[in-house]
Amino acid sequence: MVVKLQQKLLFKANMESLSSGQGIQVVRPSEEHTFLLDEEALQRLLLREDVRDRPVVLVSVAGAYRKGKSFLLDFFLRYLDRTYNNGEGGGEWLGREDEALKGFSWRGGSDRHTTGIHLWSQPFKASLSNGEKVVVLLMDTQGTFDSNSTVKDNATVFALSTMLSSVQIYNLSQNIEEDDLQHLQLFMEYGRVAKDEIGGKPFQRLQFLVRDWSYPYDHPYGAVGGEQLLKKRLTVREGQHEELQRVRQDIARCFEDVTCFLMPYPGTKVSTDPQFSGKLSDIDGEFKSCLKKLVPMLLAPENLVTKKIGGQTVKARDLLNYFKSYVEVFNSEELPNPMTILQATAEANNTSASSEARNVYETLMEEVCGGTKPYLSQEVLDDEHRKCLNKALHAFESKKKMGGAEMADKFKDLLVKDLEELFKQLSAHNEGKNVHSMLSTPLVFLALLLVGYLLSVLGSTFGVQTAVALGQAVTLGAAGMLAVWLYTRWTGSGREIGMQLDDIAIKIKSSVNFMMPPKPSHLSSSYEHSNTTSTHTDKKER
Ligand SMILES: Nc1nc2c(ncn2[C@@H]2O[C@H](COP(=O)(O)OP(=O)(O)OP(=O)(O)O)[C@@H](O)[C@H]2O)c(=O)[nH]1
Ligand SMILES: [Mg+2]
Repeated sequence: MVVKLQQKLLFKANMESLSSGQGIQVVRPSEEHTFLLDEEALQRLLLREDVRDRPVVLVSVAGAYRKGKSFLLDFFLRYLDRTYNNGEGGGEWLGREDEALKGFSWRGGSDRHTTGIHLWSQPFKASLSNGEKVVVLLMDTQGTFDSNSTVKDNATVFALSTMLSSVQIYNLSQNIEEDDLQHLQLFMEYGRVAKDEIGGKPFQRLQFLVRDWSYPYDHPYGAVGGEQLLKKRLTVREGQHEELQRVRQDIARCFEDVTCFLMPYPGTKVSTDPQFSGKLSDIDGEFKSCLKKLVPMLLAPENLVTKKIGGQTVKARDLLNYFKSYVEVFNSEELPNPMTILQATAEANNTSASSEARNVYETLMEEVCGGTKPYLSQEVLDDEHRKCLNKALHAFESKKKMGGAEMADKFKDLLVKDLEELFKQLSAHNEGKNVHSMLSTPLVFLALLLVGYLLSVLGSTFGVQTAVALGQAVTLGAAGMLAVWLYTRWTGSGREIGMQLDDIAIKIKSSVNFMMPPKPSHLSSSYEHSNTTSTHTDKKER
């Protein structure tokens, strides 16, 4: 009794935590039939500190519009939330009988609903059976073949979601038909090119999902019947048209794993009742029992499939680069040819290697001269920079990259430029911590104040009124400038005035240096050796 109550409470908590997430439209179709990427939203999701370095498991659902894709994903959300947010696998994840189905927005009716590409705003942190920590993301896509979309729109959404996901669920209605296979054509061509250029299978898992399967007497519901149907549909037969043969061969060659699952009809309430809210009590039992089998087959820890591109695991932060490159390439041409897509993939791959190397550099330099670290002499800093730069370049070079040596060299040059630029900023920041340079201006004004005071004392001792007046003027002037300088530094306002006062102090100092007799050379060199900090400051001021 108590356990049941606890489970009920837990499930309520699950639903509440689920309702705090939402589908974010990361790719939006425009009126001109191009696609806009919401980079900021993607960054918020993929660059989160707790997920950005985790390999990605991206499960996408794609296919024709109005076929229950978003609806299905909301059951995936229930499973993920139950399994990974609350550490409670199995059992009751399907939910309460009277609970409305929430998550990715879905609805009845004949007009299309989802547009563009949506990702669930909460990443699910999971561990694979081998202990590897990954992040699971869910992707909902615009249905194809609605009356508002062009052929290019459909192909773009389909290709984007297939190339970015590690598991593509191809949601079909009633059967696997010949044109369903033909729609795989565009990225199959890309897959073929990628396979030839890079080797290995370019995509991971393709899951055919046949909804409203009405011939269980031919092939039973579930994975076994699905396997039988798939075998039938994907067999290459003699006498088949060459194009039909080719797409079948390509599917087998390009995906590491191709499976199929047959789902029963969910009942008239689900398919025809406009008041249907997704309550389990309104869904046929057979459909629910198939859901209980299908969802863990895709999302249980032992079945998660991580995303790989060019043979390398894609981390959340890398995925951002692939999103950017792919959306750009699909916007740039009528329908990009496979070589162009491959080029974009290679560029995103090199960009990821560069940002990883930049990360190495930033982390190492943070240890050396980060915000809380004390001032370092420029020589030591230069030396550390060289060491960290070498380590970063090593990190870049040791990553297997696509696109050949020429592209890698281009990205390496850009990386070096970027890190040199970053080093300039770090140097300036380090210089700001130098007490000597920080105190230089007030010391000059204090010295001036003292000189003025001495002058007025001497003037009054010897009765020279001009000297008294001059001394007092200098004292007052220096005190005023010192007070204003302190005010600007203390409050952070009037920065321009503060900088002008710094300039005046430098000018006073250099004119005093100019009037001083030069130091004997042996003295100055021993001074330089004994105090590198001052050497640098002097050098700069000169
Ligand atoms: N016949 C049938 N209807 C379903 C099934 N699953 C969900 N539905 C219903 O299909 C309708 C559309 O569901 P959505 O999830 O919005 O469909 P979608 O594929 O995301 O549609 P778009 O966003 O327009 O592409 C809803 O009324 C659901 O109740 C199913 O397996 N079979
Ligand atoms: Mg939808």
